[in-house]
Amino acid sequence: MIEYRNLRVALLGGGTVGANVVDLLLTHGEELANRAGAGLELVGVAVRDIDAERTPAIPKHLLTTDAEALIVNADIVVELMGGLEPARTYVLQAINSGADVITANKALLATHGPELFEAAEQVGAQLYYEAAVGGAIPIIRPLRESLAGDRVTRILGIVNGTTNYILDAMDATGDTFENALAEATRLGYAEADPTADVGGYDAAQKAAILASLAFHTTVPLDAVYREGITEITDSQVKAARKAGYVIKILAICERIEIDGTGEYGVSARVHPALIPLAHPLAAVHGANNAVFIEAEAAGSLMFYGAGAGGPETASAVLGDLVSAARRHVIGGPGVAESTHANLPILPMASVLTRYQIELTVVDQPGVLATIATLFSDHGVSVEAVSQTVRDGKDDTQPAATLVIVTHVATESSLATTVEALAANDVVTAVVSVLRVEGL
Ligand SMILES: NC(=O)C1=CN([C@@H]2O[C@H](COP(=O)(O)OP(=O)(O)OC[C@H]3O[C@@H](n4cnc5c(N)ncnc54)[C@H](OP(=O)(O)O)[C@@H]3O)[C@@H](O)[C@H]2O)C=CC1
Ligand SMILES: N[C@@H](CC=O)C(=O)O
Ligand code: NA
Repeated sequence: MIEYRNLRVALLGGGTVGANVVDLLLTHGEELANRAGAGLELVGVAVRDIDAERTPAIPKHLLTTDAEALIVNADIVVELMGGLEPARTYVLQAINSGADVITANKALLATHGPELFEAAEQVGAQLYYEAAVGGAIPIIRPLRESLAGDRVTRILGIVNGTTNYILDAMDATGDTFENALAEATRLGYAEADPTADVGGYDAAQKAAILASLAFHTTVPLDAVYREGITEITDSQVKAARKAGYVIKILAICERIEIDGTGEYGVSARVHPALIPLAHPLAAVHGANNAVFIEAEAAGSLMFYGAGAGGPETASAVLGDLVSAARRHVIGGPGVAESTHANLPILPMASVLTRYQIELTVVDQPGVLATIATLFSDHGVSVEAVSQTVRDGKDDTQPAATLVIVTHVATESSLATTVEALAANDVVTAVVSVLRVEGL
């Protein structure tokens, strides 16, 4: 057996991900040392409650509630606590003590990324975060390294396992939103507060990270437009399938030319959308994630796999751990985050996409013409209309239902169209408005 120098690894957090990192690190220690060229000695695991039950179990002698004592003696600090504080303070302490840091904490990176990257650059440390987006899927490293020579133009991704699990269960088995969420939580996919998942906050954090990395700029979290899935109903999911679509919550990041000026801006948004059943994203089931990247020279690339879960996410953390250890062996400063492009953030109102609008209307001659005129008056072109008329037997049903799919239009023209529809006498209700992606 080769004798390696040992690197001291401190782990902050021994929950769903942390406990699996410990398990893999202790089980595969020798193999990892051979790959890294250095031994990875786990010096301790900081938790809140030393007596809590953990799966897989963590040897008791490794557990401590004193995170700071672990940090000061570590070469590499792995932050798997989640949340903003004390995670931010601990990560800064680790960086300032000269340690490299690995984190899976997208909330921390999307909120305090620039401060942390700056601190790392100052001392020549490196911050690794492959697990923060797409769980086990290699996506950070491909963007940072493999695509560093290209220009990424668009990212379209399913980046939250919990919400994909819920929408998929509602579609495939007719499960309720509540049951599916409870199961996703039991399986360890959901955040400590699942509002972060179902409200689209987790996906927005990942969109901010992806857009910043892909477009070499800084996209603050509050610049990401966000809608969650809490308003999506069983009947919308059923109606979508009947019409040849599936509903997915997507993170969409785009580099867009501003009004033909040759200048570019960035847009990042998260919202539920209809995806045609034939689209590859429609086939992403369970807690899996998929990220499509379009780049000028590379064309379209797709990254697919487990987006959440303890062992899966631990795989990405351990990959970072081996990279960090190799860097220690080689020496030299870390690579600074590339944010030089400094692109303006474009408002949601200027975003272009297609829409599906469901309306109930009175059943009288000329209604279709009135509706078509309302669309064209607001600069929105209609691609397809389907109409269902009440069969006359059930008075509780609306007189007629129209489902309209538009061509590409701006968010602002769509919003004024919907306002005009709602105010018109022939429309009895605007039942739903969903964006359509992937056509
Ligand atoms: N779960 C997943 O599938 C994925 C999670 N992530 C990210 O990984 C990180 C960890 O997630 P996960 O493992 O699910 O979270 P858990 O809630 O399961 O685990 C958090 C761990 O951190 C410890 N902890 C929390 N606060 C403190 C504190 N103040 N001091 C000391 N220890 C503390 C907890 O201690 P105790 O056990 O005693 O309560 C627990 O061991 C998060 O940033 C999450 O967003 C990323 C990708 C996937
Ligand atoms: N809660 C997140 C965990 C991974 O980032 C998810 O469901 O995707
Ligand atoms: Na990843």
